[in-house]
Amino acid sequence: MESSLEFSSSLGSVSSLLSRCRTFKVLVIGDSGVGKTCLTHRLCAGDFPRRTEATIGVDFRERALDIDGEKIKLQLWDTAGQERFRKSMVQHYYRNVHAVLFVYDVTCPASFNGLTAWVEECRQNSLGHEIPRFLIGNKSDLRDASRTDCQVSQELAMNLAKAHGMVFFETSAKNSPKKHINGRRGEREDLFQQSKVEDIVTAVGTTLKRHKTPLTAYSPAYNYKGACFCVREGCALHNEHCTAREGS
Ligand SMILES: Nc1nc2c(ncn2[C@@H]2O[C@H](COP(=O)(O)OP(=O)(O)OP(=O)(O)O)[C@@H](O)[C@H]2O)c(=O)[nH]1
Repeated sequence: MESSLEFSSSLGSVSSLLSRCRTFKVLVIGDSGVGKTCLTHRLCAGDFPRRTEATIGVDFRERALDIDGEKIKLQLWDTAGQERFRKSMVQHYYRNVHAVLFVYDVTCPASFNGLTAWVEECRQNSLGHEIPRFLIGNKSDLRDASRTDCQVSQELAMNLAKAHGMVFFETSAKNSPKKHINGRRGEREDLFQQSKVEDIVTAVGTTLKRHKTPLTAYSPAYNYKGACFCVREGCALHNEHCTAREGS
């Protein structure tokens, strides 16, 4: 994989954004293999990575947005789905979180069932209900109308989203979704809701724009040029380049 930290190239210089942007930390969680890395890559860099490896700990990617004339920045934390690659870091993931993306694979019911554990992890880490939550069914390009038995229905997903106050999307990190017809000729035809990855970015950005207490570019948690962990209270990211550390 390329560098963990990727900026959307079309959205202006990073330095000018750092001086003016409100920055929001968005946690991306879900079982291993559901496509968190591909999705965050697509959200931030705009393309689907040809090859990925299991995330170890966390990878960071950023996406700058202009929402109704205000520049904001989403800092996506692509966390490891495998327990063995995340256990010592979980508390860092949840510190100062502004939004959570729960990801599952629409062709893998086990990953949908696994969401219960992810919701529980949020609860254990004191994530309040005021934190916006988004439920994302990924890999919609692999949906097969003739194999509904081994896929997660949208109805099921919507029920879960409703129960947990989440905004639901179904998408594909790989291909732009096409309208998908469920049902044979002559039967009632239901259109799957399928969203472009870009719609998700906009929804998250628009929701967070209303957030009252964002971290700013100058706060210790986001004043960095690289990424590693810091045990300092209130600091989510830290490394030898971090100016907060230099001053401490
Ligand atoms: N067809 C299809 N494949 C996808 C999609 N998203 C991801 N994949 C594939 O799914 C596999 C796993 O993707 P990752 O993004 O590495 O999964 P992950 O959730 O980050 O996995 P961990 O890092 O182990 O937690 C890869 O082979 C991807 O190419 C998608 O939307 N459509």
